Amino acid sequence: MGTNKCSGDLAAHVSESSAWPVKLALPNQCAAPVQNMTADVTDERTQRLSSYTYGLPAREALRLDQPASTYPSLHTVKMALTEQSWGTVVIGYALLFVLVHHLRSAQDWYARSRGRPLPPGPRRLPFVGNLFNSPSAWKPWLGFRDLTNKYGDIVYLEVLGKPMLILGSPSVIFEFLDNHSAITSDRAPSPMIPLAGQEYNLGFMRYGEWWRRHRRAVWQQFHPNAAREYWPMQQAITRKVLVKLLERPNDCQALIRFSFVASMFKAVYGADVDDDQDRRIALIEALFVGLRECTISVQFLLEYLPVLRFLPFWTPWVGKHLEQLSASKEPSRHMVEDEFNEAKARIEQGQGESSIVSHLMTRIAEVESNQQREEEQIARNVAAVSAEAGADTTYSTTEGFFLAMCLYPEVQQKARAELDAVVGPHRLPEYTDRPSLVYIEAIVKESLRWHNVAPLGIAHSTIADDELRGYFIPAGTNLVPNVWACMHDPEIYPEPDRFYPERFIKDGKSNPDVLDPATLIFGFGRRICPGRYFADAGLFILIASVLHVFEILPPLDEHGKPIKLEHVQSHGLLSYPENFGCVVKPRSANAAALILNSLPEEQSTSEET
Ligand code: HEM
Repeated sequence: MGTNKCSGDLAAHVSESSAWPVKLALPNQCAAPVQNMTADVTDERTQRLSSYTYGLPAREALRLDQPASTYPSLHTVKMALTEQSWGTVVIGYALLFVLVHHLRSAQDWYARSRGRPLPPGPRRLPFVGNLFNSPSAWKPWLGFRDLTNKYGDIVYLEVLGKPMLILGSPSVIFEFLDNHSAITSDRAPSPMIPLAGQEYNLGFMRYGEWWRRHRRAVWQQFHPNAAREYWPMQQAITRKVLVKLLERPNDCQALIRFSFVASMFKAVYGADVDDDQDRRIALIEALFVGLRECTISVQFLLEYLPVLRFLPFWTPWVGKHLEQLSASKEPSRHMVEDEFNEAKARIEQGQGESSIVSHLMTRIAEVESNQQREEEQIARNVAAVSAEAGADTTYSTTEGFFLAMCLYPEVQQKARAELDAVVGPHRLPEYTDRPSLVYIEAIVKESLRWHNVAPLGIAHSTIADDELRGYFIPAGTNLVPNVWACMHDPEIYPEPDRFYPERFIKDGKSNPDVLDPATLIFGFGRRICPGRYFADAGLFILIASVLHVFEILPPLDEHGKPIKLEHVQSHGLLSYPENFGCVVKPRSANAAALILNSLPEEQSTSEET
C-alpha cells in the first residue's frame, strides 16, 4: 500500500485524536479533488474517501491506496483537521463545564433545601419552567384558584427561572405572610416601577432600612388613635358629598371619586378639593391610568423581558403600552414635588391647617440638620403615597357597594330600618352610632368581601430560603396570596357571589365565628396596609350616611327602563366593577331637608353661592 506524506501526517494526527468521536468535514479545497479522482481510483475508494465527509471513522478512510496527485494539498487537510480537533476539544470542555455546573448547582440546591421538596404544582419544563402551562395572565386569580383546587392550597410555579408561590387559603396565607414576616416581607423589583415614576411608592419598595423609615412615618399618621383624628374631617366631606348627590343624582361615580380624593388631600396636604372638577381629581385619574397599565397589558412581558422597556414608543403594541405606563411619571412627580411644595409654602406662611405634611415638617425641624434633606425626601414620598394609595382603593370598594345596593334592594331596606331605629329622622349618622349599627357594619364587611379591590393583594417576596409545611421555599420567591379565592370560597362564605351581610351577624350581633374580610383584604405581616383604619372609617361614614337619606337605583336606559347590571371585576392589580353605573333618589322630602341642613353654616352659604 503506497502511503505518502499527506496520508502519513493525517494518520498521525488522527491517531492522536482518535479517542474523541471524530466527525470530520473536508473544506471545499479538499473535497473538490476528492470528487475528481482519476480513473485508477476505484468506486470503492471514492466511497470510502468520501466517508470523511459523512463522518465515518477517519482511520478507515486513510487506509486507501491513492495516487498522490489526486490528494488534497497537505497543508489544507492538516489545517482542516487541526481546526476540527480544536472544535471538538472546545465542545468537550463546554459539555464538561455544563456537567460540572449542573452537579454543583444540584449540590448547592441540596445543601439549601436539605432534601425538602418544592411544593406541588404543574410540571416544569427545563429553562422555561411553567411558561406554557401557567394560568392565563388575564384575571389570574381565577386560574390560580383552579390550580389550588387541583394541587392544594400551596402551588409552586416557575417561569423563566422566577419562582412563584400561590397561597390559596386563609390559613396558609396567615401562616406564611404573618408568622414568617421577617422573611416574607420583601417586594420583587420590577422594571415597571421606574417606568411609571413610582420609585417613591412605599408599596413597591424593597424590604430594608429605607422602606422601614417610610413605613414608620406613615404609621405615625394612620395608627388607630391617629386615624380617629380624621373622623370629623371625613364626616364633613361625606356631608358635602350628600349635598352634591342631591344636586346631581346621576353623577355617583364622579362624586365617589371626589369623596375620597377630597378626604385624602385634606388629611395629607391640608388642601381643600372643592368639587369634582378640581385639578387634583384629574391628577389622581392620570396617575392611575398609567399604573393600571402596569398591571394589565405589559406586566407579563416586562417582568420576564425587562429589556423591552427600552423600546421606543412607536414600536407596535408594546410601545403604546410603555407610553401609557410612563404617563404616570409626570403626575407622580407632581405629587412628590408640587403638591408638597404648595403645602409647605402654606405652612411657612402660617396658613396651613394641621395635616400630615405639617406633622412631618415639625418632625424634620427636630432632626439634625445633616439629616433634614433625607427626612424631607421621606416626607414627600410618604405624603404622595398616602394620597395616592388612599384615593383609589376606597373608591373601588365604594363603587362595589353602590353596585351591590342596585342589585340587592332588600339589603337597602334592612339597612334603612336599622338606621331609622338607631339614628332617627332628625339627624345624620355619626361615628358614635357605629357600635349600634350592626347591619351597617355587616354591609361594610360584605362590601370588602364581595368586590375585592386587590384580588391578589400585592405580592410579597422572600429574602431568604424558608420552609412552609415541610416544603422548601427558595429565596426570591414571589408570594401571591389569592385573596379573591379566599373571599369567594363557598366553604367560608356560602353562596359567595351573593351580597349577603347577614352572614356576619348572629343573634343580632357581629358573628365572631365568621372570618372578617378585613383580615385578608388589607394585606399581611409587616406590609399590611397602614391606611386600613382610615379607609374603614371613611367607608363606614359614607355607607351609613348615603343609605340613611338616599335610595340607590340602577340607571335608566333611553326608554326609561332600569339597565340590567351585573358584577364583573375588571382585570388588574387594582380591580374595579366593570361598566359601573347607578343613580340616587332622596328617600323623602325630610331626607332631602336633612341633607341641606347638615352642612355647617359657612359651608352651606358657600355651597349656595
Ligand atoms: C379599601 C381601602 C384599602 C384597601 C383595600 C387597601 C389594601 C391594601 C393592600 C392589599 C396592601 C398591600 C399589603 C401587603 O403587601 O400585604 C396595601 C398597602 C398599602 N396601603 Fe392600603 N388599602 C386601602 C386603603 C389605604 C389607605 C386609605 C391608605 C392611606 C394611607 C393606604 C396606604 C397603603 C400603603 C402606604 C401601603 C403600602 C404598605 C407597604 O408596602 O409597606 N391604603 N393596601
